[in-house]
Amino acid sequence: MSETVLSLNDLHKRFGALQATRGVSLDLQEGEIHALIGPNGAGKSTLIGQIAGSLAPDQGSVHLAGREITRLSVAQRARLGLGRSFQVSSLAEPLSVMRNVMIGVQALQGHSFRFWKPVYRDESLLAPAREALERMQLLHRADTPVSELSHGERRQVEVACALALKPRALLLDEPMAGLGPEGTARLTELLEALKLEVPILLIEHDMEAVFRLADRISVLVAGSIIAHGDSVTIRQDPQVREAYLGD
Ligand SMILES: Nc1ncnc2c1ncn2[C@@H]1O[C@H](COP(=O)(O)OP(=O)(O)OP(=O)(O)O)[C@@H](O)[C@H]1O
Repeated sequence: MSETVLSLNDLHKRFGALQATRGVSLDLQEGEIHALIGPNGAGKSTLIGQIAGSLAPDQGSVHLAGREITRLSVAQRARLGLGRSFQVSSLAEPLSVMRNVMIGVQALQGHSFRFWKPVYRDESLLAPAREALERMQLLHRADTPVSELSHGERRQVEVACALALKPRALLLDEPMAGLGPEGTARLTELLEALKLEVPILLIEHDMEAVFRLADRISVLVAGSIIAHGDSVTIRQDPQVREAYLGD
């Protein structure tokens, strides 16, 4: 039986009269990709906010590696091993790939001012950054400014930034957005290998990528999970086809 790394239990969030998430429960197990899909306005971003810590749930709880994190800040959750990438890129364009990943590590280690040691030679920052870039097969681009990267390579750097913090679980918010077929195929391959080291909760609109990558899929509609299962089950579920796939 696989170990549960992240679990959401009965999460509710209301904005005025609108119930954005209602009683959402799901878990993420070691070694898997669990995809969360749903039409626009289903509540995916609201749920991500509650997992990552930027939104406090009205009710319910979030556990990471057996520890309750429901009331912890974004930074505390990151330090406990919740890694994430964002819908909108947060990379520093003029800086090198390596420097971008190192900045993330530095922020997490909580010592942004090291006057006595040049950052670019600090092994405690360099080593995890190098390792993360290697895992995303981008070490050969370490010295390249982010501004010179392809869209797909930027996505790989973003995942590397999250990986360098040695997360227990990874939350990826639409990593395939804006990628062409080549970039999508490459990232799909990388994530397939990565899940064996870090389980991934994947929020993604690209259904082909979801059906290929996900071990399990949860479908969120109007704030509730309406279906849950593997790709075959979800593709065939009449409720999902009607609500989400427009069939
Ligand atoms: N801060 C807020 N205040 C009021 N309503 C909000 C707020 N954030 C989200 N909502 C509403 O909650 C509902 C769920 O929104 P959410 O952004 O979580 O959906 P989503 O599934 O991420 O959609 P998309 O795929 O379009 O990003 C929507 O009706 C949205 O308008």
